[in-house]
Amino acid sequence: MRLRNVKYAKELIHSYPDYVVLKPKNHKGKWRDLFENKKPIQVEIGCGKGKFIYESGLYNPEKNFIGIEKFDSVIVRALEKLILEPLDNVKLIRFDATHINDIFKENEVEHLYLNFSDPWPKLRHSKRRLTSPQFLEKYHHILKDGAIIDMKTDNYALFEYSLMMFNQSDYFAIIDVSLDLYKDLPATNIQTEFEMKFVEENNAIYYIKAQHKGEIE
Ligand SMILES: C[S@@+](CC[C@H](N)C(=O)[O-])C[C@H]1O[C@@H](n2cnc3c(N)ncnc32)[C@H](O)[C@@H]1O
Repeated sequence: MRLRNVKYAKELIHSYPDYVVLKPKNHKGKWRDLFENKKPIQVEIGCGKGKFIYESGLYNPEKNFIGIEKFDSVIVRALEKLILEPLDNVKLIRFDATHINDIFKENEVEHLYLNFSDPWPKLRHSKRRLTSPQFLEKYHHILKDGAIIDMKTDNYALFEYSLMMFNQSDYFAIIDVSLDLYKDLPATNIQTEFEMKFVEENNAIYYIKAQHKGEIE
C-alpha cells in the first residue's frame, strides 16, 4: 500500500506514536528513557524516506537512532519501513531541525549524520544550510565532547562551504575528507535513497567527517 496522501500520512503518523514521537520537546534530556536503555544516541537530520536511519538501526543494535524530517509526506515513508519490520532502537521525529536545541540537551547526542542535505544555493538562504555557523553552534550544544558529524553530499558547492564552516568553527575539527567516497568506501557505509541514485548516475560523493572539540579552554 502506498501512502502518498498528506491527510493519510498525518493520520498514520498519529497512529504510531511509538515510532514517530509526536511531542519531541517532552523528551529533551530523556531520550534514553524513551528507548528504555542506556545506548548512545545517533541522529540523522533530514532523514527523508528513512533508508539510512532504518538500516543503521538494523545493523547497529547496540545504538539508538533518531531520524528527524520536516515533512509528513516524506517521513511517512520511513514510518512504513518501521511498521513493516519494527525496530526498537529507531525513532522518528517530524520536526524542523532549526529548533534542534529544543529537543536535545547538552551532551545528549553522540553522532550526527547529514546526508545529502538541501544545498540552499542562494546566499540569502545560507543560514538554512545544515552546516551554517548557526547550525554548528546548535550542534555544539547538543553533541558530546568527541562526538562525530558525518556529512555526505553530491553538491560540490555545499561541500566546499561546509569545509570552510567547519574550519572556521571553534567547536569542530575536520578529521577526514573525501572528494570521492566510493574510491575508498568504508565497509560500514550505508547508502541513503539519494546516495543510491547519485551512485547509479556516477556522481561523485563528497564526504566530511568532523569531530566535536568540546569546551574551548
Ligand atoms: C535531499 S533530501 C535527502 C534525504 C536523505 N537524507 C537521503 O540522503 O536520501 C533532504 C531532506 O532533508 C529534509 N530537511 C531539510 N532541512 C531540514 C530541517 N531543517 N529539518 C528537518 N528536515 C530537513 C528535507 O525535507 C528532505 O527530506
